[in-house]
Amino acid sequence: MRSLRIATRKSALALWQTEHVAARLRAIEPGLQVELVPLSTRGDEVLDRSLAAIGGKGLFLKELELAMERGEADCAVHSLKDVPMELEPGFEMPAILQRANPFDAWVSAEFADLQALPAGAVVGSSSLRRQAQLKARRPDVEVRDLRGNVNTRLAKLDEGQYQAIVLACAGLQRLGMDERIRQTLAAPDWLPAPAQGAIAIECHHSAVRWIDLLRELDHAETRLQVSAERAMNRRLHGSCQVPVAAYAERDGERFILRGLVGDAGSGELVRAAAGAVVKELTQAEALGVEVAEHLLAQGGRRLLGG
Ligand SMILES: NCc1[nH]cc(CCC(=O)O)c1CC(=O)O
Repeated sequence: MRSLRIATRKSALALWQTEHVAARLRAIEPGLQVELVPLSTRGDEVLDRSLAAIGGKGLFLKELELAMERGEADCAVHSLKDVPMELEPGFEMPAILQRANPFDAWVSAEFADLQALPAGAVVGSSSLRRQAQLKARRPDVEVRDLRGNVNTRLAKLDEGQYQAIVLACAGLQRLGMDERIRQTLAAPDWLPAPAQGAIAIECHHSAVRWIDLLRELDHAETRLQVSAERAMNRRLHGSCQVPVAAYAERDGERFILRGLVGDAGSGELVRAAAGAVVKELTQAEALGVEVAEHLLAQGGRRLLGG
């Protein structure tokens, strides 16, 4: 009987995602032992500043990667949207699981949607991407930072510090809090983070004896979708400093990829979209680069500070 050690963050959502991966793996390999290695990352510990202000790539990954390098864990489970466009040398992503709901959720006890808010109302989100899309629609509402895990953010909403908050549908659904979703902020109007709703497994090249098992959880269609979105983000030099959103949708043999670059302060949004036949990874990535080029040409370059 072999035993797999999975590095994970300690939030309720991260633990749910890791338990989910563990259950899927046990179903493939009966008798597999799974041990969780819960770790705290810089992104979890520094809560008084926005992620953009902390800066740096892989704020939610580093400690997990160090544990894998030291041989203390065999793989790690991440929300793919938190994973930098380029993995650290020596690491790979053997599996991207089937995507859950990729969209954002409007969460509010009092107000059914963004339009129903009175002027001056306070909406909570620390995501520049969400801030920009909120400001674009309602320049008269105040968008205030809101860090912390899903439960912390909901508690701050319930205390009345905010009239509404925006969270990922996938996180709420995984934690059994579907009923909190007052409205789904769906494409094409409102775009999510590249790869939102997809769970990824990362491992070090030295974990050869686990690779075949981990690869079994890969979902080819999801990998195509998120590869288009991430290729767009990569071409824009996607960091956490500038709001970027993307969503790839299948239409028969084709993908439609929609993307936007924004400014969180002013609410200015630059949008672009393109379609192409996508059957393999290189086609998905080419589509991502094409939409990025459109965004750059149409004003995105200025917003990205170039
Ligand atoms: N930023 C943290 C984070 N990373 C992934 C999710 C949601 C789950 C997912 O996208 O798979 C969340 C919570 C949120 O944005 O509300």
